[in-house]
Amino acid sequence: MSVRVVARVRPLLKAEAEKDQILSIHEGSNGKAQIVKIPNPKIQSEEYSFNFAAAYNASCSQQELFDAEVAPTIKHLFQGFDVTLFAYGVTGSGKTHTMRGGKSLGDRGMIPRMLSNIYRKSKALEKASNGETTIDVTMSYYEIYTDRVFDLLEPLEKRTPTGLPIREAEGGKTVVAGLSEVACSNLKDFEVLYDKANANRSVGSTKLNAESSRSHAILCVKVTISTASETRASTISAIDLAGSEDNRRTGNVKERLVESASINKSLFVLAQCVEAISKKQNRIPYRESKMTRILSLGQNNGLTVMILNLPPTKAFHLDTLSSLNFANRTKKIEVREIENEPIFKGPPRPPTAATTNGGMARQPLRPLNNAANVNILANREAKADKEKPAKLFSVYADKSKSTTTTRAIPQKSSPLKRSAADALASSRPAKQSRPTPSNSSFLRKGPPETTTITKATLESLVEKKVAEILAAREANDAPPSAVPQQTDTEREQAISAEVQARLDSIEKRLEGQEGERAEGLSYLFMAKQHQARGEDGHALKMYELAQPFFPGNGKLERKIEKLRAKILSSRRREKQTTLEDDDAEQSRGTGQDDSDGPRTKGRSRGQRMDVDESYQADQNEASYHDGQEQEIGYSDDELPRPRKKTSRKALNRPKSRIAPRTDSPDPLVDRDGQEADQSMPGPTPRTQHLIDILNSRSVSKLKALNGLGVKKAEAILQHLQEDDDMQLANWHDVLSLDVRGIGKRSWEVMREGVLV
Ligand SMILES: Nc1ncnc2c1ncn2[C@@H]1O[C@H](COP(=O)(O)OP(=O)(O)OP(=O)(O)O)[C@@H](O)[C@H]1O
Repeated sequence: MSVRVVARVRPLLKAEAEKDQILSIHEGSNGKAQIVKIPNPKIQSEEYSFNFAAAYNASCSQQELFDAEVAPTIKHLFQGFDVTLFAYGVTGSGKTHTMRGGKSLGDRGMIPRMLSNIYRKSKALEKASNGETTIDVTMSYYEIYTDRVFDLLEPLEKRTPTGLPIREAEGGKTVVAGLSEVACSNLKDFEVLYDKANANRSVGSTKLNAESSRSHAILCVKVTISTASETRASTISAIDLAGSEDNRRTGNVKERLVESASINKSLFVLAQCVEAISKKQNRIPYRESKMTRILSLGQNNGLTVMILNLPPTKAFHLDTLSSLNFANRTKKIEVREIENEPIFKGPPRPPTAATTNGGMARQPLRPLNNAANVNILANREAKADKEKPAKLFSVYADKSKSTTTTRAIPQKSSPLKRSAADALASSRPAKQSRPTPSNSSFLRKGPPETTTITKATLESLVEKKVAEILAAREANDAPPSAVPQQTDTEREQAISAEVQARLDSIEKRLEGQEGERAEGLSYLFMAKQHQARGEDGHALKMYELAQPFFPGNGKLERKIEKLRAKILSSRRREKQTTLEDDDAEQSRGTGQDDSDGPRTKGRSRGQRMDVDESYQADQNEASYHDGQEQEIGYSDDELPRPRKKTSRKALNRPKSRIAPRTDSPDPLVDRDGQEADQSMPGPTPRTQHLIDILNSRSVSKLKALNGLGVKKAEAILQHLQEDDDMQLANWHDVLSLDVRGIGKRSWEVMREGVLV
């Protein structure tokens, strides 16, 4: 089934006026509120309509929303399905209000209501079973802040600069390694824990939201139902995404801008994933952001509900249109409704795909066209052509053809499963049973008569196994069902170790490719951000850094050329203006009228920045804002500052002398009070020395830097070691290093202390 997308319009805030409202909710053909209408920003008389599973207007209470959208999913959670519930929308649209809500009873959001419902259901079930069934509830809660994962249940001091790693686990699920999981047996305990954890969440104030979430917060509640014969666990994940931000309006600077870049990047990747899935593209860029890896939209099994939060006023017109477009694509994503397999107590069951592959669980790289029917299709194909098994995936190098056959075996009846009557009564389509794996492992398929394993055999075994694992992942199926003869255990173990080593290396290689592309994309993203702020020099640098990751990309080459030409002509104009200023200066010296001198300079720079052609040229590229980029021109505080009006005193100084700066600790570097720019000559000796130390990655040299304690030195080192090949070239590169707790001032202090 597809992702259920529902829209919720928030009420007007105090500072918002009724006359500025632009959204309206309308009934669909079934008589239910489903349609959101919004005027065309260019032609007000025209309206766009977006149809969703449901649409809620500003008067919708938390209780109404919960009853309609969340309560039904909890029923499925208890039937063994995983559930993902997430709030999406621009900053200030009401995501946190929807998910967490306020403190009063009526204001409580979906999360506390969800827990309250889970505990109530658990108690009722336990009671009805006369103690035969026990239900445990555990939770984990973490945030993704600047693309790093932090445990919200741990105190802030325990955080490491790089955060927790994420891994792919059994069943293709993405998990956070080392995350704490806390048992929580009643609502009261939960509320204490949840409030405490929320105090750890990164929140900050922007012009658009006084309490803006600076991270994506993910709460996972695991419900484990145990009877005498089996145990089944399923998880509901409630995700409060950070909102996309238009930094022309947030007033963000410094740290907020870094956060914002990371938020926007992850949402941009999410939009790219959704676009790729909806266009049925081969490659879905999940891995390019931690948030998309964790959310795994379209890859996760179970039920997914997205609440699209919408601010009602025209101040958010383009953002809202962009969110509506995004949601419109999201609703087309198919997710597999597969219930989690119970763990049977008693005699051991045959191993599953996940247990036979040494824990290696790679996510499938291509979404299914119609995931719900995948097993049926696979069976049909397998029947029609026994030689040609169903291939349900596509990876970089699937040379060998898998001999996997898929077989859907009816599940054992279980007291934990819903009855057929339940399934019929459900508003959702009947579940798809997870096929039970056969009792064979592929290792046993090797020719029994061969005792020595050649390299070629090993290669082919590895390839076959990779193909099988991926097929199993994709179709949620098990390895081959043919039962080969027993082979020698020692030989199996030997192969197993070697095979596993090869698998690991293949996995690493694939990860490497993804990682590189991600790095390239992040340069592109930063380039766009610089360009949007009119910082063409930095933008060019970032595009150039991105270029090696996209060899032969004509569009990128043209963009770089265009930007170079623009900067060149800009410099020429500047030079021209300087000459004119010099003339004016000379005139002043000779008593001529000087009134236009410095002002002309300031104006000409301002005009240049307002019209950023290359930024306009970007509009056709996939963007999380869809069309928001149509608007150009940025608030003055985001534009590079126009040159300070030069004082008469300074003008009279001999030209060769560099005026001492009052606003920078290092007069050698930031010669005109601005951040080092591309137009500047190479780094100064001090900057170069600092760069050399950083490039050396020597911990002792780093520790010796001015103002740097052991912890910070290690944080820098860790950051640098993430990309061992990266060599910093200039001051801008140093400032671009995203090391927690180290801002521009810290770098300047380090530079000041360098002895040359
Ligand atoms: N349904 C609602 N009823 C009443 N107030 C609401 C509602 N939705 C949002 N608000 C109010 O709107 C403001 C912004 O909401 P909220 O902080 O939830 O936005 P957000 O989308 O989470 O923003 P960000 O992405 O910046 O964290 C808050 O003051 C919140 O109380």
